[in-house]
Amino acid sequence: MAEQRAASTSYALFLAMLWRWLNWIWLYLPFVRFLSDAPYPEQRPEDVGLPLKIREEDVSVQDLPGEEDAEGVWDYIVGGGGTSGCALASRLSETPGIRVLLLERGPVGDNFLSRVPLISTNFARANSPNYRWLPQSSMLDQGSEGKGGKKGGKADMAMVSGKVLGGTSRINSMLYTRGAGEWEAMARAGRKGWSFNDVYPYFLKSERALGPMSLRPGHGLTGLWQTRAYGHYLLPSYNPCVSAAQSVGLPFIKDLNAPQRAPYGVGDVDVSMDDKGRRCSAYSAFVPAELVLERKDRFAVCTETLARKIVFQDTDQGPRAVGLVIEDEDEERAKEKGRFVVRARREVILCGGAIGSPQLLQLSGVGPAEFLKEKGVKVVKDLPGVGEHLQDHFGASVQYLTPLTHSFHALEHAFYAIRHILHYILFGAGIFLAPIVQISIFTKSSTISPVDGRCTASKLIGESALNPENVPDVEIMPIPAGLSVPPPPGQGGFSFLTVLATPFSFGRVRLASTDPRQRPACDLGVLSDERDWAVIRVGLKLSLALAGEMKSQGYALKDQCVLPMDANEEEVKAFVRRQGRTTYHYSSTCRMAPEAGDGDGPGVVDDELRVHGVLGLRVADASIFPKILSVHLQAPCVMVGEKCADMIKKSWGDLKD
Ligand SMILES: Cc1cc2nc3c(=O)[nH]c(=O)nc-3n(C[C@H](O)[C@H](O)[C@H](O)COP(=O)(O)OP(=O)(O)OC[C@H]3O[C@@H](n4cnc5c(N)ncnc54)[C@H](O)[C@@H]3O)c2cc1C
Repeated sequence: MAEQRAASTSYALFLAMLWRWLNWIWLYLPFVRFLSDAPYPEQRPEDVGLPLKIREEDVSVQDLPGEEDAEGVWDYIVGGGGTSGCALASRLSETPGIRVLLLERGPVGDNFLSRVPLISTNFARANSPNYRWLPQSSMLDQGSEGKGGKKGGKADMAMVSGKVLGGTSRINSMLYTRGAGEWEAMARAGRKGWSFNDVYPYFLKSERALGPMSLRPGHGLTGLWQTRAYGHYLLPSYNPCVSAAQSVGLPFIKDLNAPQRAPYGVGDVDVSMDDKGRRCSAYSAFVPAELVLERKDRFAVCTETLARKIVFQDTDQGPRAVGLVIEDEDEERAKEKGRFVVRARREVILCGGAIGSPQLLQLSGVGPAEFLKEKGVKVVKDLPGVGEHLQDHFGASVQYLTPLTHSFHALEHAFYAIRHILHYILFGAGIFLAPIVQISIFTKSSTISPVDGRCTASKLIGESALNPENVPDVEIMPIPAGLSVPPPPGQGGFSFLTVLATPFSFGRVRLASTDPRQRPACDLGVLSDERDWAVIRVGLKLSLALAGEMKSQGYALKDQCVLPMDANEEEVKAFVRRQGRTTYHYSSTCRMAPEAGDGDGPGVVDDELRVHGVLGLRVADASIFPKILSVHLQAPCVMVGEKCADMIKKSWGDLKD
């Protein structure tokens, strides 16, 4: 009886609190809406350029505004306002008297939902500002064995990237990782200015580490981009997973980003999040409204604007990029208003991402000559590397069932979701703060037993992260959700996503059409190199060993979509074909390498990110990495924007050494 009374009292108390919260919410929501509707000082093509009066095919330097004209002329034009582009444009516009134009296809798209970490990460939600499209057929589609449609097969390979000011940093999972040995590998391959010691100052420059992370050595404290060590709302699988990792031989690592020791082991992730628990994207960090307003005499952010084509001028030293043809992203409005031209007095810098940048280069006649001719594009510069060497961190997951509230699937229940969103709004805490990945595991495949998946990574404690030999080739992301197959109603899901951190395979990006609104044809080339199969096989064994250990420690995991530890090669291949997926880390399609190539293929940009054989044109985004880094790419992309800004300022005498 007493128990019943206590239960009904606490229920009544809970309802009373909920009622109080709801009352606050009604007061609070209009305020939130007011904040999100605050006008951003964005511009449109007609505000920044002059109308194009002739056919686009015939446009030349004569059709651009004159260098001394008052309108339509900029010192630098940045094409693509994404992760790298926002950082770059923000830094370039620091110099008084220098005019910078940032062009972005997507909208500003800033509202309450776009700032909530977990909600903004869900790119499948309605109105999430992204492109989603299927790659060209790959071995995965052919072998999809019964999967298909929405819940697997092709859908798992659907490519995604941000289409919004801030680019993919507005929709990603916010993990902050830098890499170490891969930069040294670049230096050894002859890339001047790209050793770890060269890039490290730019990681520090961009970053403002908050809370406990700021006390760790090796983090920036005065940059514009806010980062935090994540550890706020941990799902119940966290402890069993860390403990299982330690039991199978993976030591706990305090800082996955520390350059001193190879990150072989399990560790908490760092995230790009501000002190109020909001996503901190390249948009909110580098081009917030206040900064753009403060620099309005020299900095324009032009959103919902499509860069269609680069305009070149013939010079004695070769073609020079002098401007761009742009139009409204909305087709109807574009028809009404027509096209516009903008002129760059100094440089055009492409930051369209690993898909957008090679697409715009090819549309403008810079790329493999034979292919461009086939497409009817006039060749400006034959550069075979443009669009080649597309890489991604391909992965495959094993999946388990868990109690519902142990996984993100609990949010499919309205009551649970409302309770947590209230918690987030009122206290900036709870499950909505969580990144989808809360811990990560990195190791070398050579440390994993092919028999039982146990790992000898702890023997390598003390190995330097700066040694290129020590770059991990396997990452395992424990994710409290069913990744490919949804759990049955009332149950939760848990997946180990096993990822090739340094894949050998690569594909390519090529124009599917000369219409810039069409996505280009992308072949991810996954697992086309046999060496990747060997790595994914042992990586999956480590995932199975981890799950086995969690179970034997008493954690309630039930098999949902797994393979036996002793599966033979064919069984593993069939499983990977079913469970394989992209992790959206597209890279290396405008590689930094000599034009004639290095051991991995032809290059597109030099060590200063200048496009080979073209003046006044650089690329700065995820496309420039000579090969994919072993880490998640957003922090390296921000670093590239920061570093490129200094390279440009130095070359124009705006910054002394
Ligand atoms: C779902 C998802 C989750 C991810 N999670 C993580 C993570 O947790 N941690 C991490 O480090 N990385 C993560 N990544 C990867 C990382 O976010 C990207 O690699 C990185 O942000 C890419 O930056 P970028 O500057 O190269 O391109 P983007 O940020 O994609 O920017 C390119 C911009 O250019 C614009 N653009 C392209 N073409 C044109 C044109 N012709 N005219 C005008 N504008 C144009 C696009 O609209 C876009 O806004 C994730 C990616 C995805 C998709």
